[in-house]
Amino acid sequence: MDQQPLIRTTGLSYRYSRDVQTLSGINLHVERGSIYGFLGPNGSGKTTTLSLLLGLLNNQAGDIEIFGQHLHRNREAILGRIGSLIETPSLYGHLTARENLEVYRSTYGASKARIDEVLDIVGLGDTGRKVAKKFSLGMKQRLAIALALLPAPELLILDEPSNGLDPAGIIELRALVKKLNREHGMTILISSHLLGEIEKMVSHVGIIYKGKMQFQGTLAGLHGFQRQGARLHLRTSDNEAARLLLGEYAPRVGADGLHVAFENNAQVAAINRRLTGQGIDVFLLHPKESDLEQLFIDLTTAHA
Ligand SMILES: Nc1ncnc2c1ncn2[C@@H]1O[C@H](COP(=O)(O)OP(=O)(O)OP(=O)(O)O)[C@@H](O)[C@H]1O
Repeated sequence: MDQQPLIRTTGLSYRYSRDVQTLSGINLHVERGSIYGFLGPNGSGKTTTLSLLLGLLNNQAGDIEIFGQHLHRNREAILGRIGSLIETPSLYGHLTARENLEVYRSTYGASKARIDEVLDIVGLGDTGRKVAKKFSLGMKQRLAIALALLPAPELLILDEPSNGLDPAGIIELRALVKKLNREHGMTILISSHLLGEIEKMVSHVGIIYKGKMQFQGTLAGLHGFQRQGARLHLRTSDNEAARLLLGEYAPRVGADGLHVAFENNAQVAAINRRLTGQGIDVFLLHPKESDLEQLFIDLTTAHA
């Protein structure tokens, strides 16, 4: 069993036009057996990255290795082991789920028995004569995933599969992704612009913002990272005394008052209590958002 990541990009960069750098130095590491959530607000570069991994865009700079091989040298062999859902799936509305799969079966060299298997995996085994245009969006999405599963891929890449789904559809999708990972041993790379949509299913997270990776690691690691960079701006009746009192926070004194790093609201309250408890008046207590915090606000706020 190799220990190298299933996907490794090194310094992946991309620009659609000469003057706009869409991706800058992306180092993506996706471990075998993981469910990797690729998070970023709209326009941050997720689809561009995934398109590069799937050879849908030509690589301009940096390196892509998948299954330990260079994508540009082993393109067909690698892509044959990946299932993906990246654009709106091309389903035939007048055909049933089974007939849709039959259309694609020979392209993938899959057996007839595989059709029953994938229908069963995605929970569409009992849709019978119902045609795809009568399906809910969630069912259409699962049928599209069934298509991607036909060649029994080791790696599944899903670009914003929750988009447009209602809460029930999102829950079904989440259960399906977990099942594919746990019962079928698939590594899954799934993108989203909302942390809440994927945090219940992923083991690892990569966050991309303005074309740059901001964080990559386990979900547990993400929670510590989230508050990094948050600073509290204080003005008091005696800034020098306040600086000494708040020594453990390593405050910085400037012309406009003090600045201290903090992690949560409880610390803000504790700082305030300590100062007022020592007779120092607090005139200003202003938690300042870092860029990172704005990023997390974007990732946790649903846009219409
Ligand atoms: N074909 C294209 N030509 C020019 N610019 C593009 C093209 N496709 C995407 N872009 C731009 O590249 C940037 C990254 O887009 P990308 O689609 O990769 O982001 P994303 O994170 O997937 O966001 P979304 O969820 O909105 O698709 C955006 O500014 C987008 O406008």
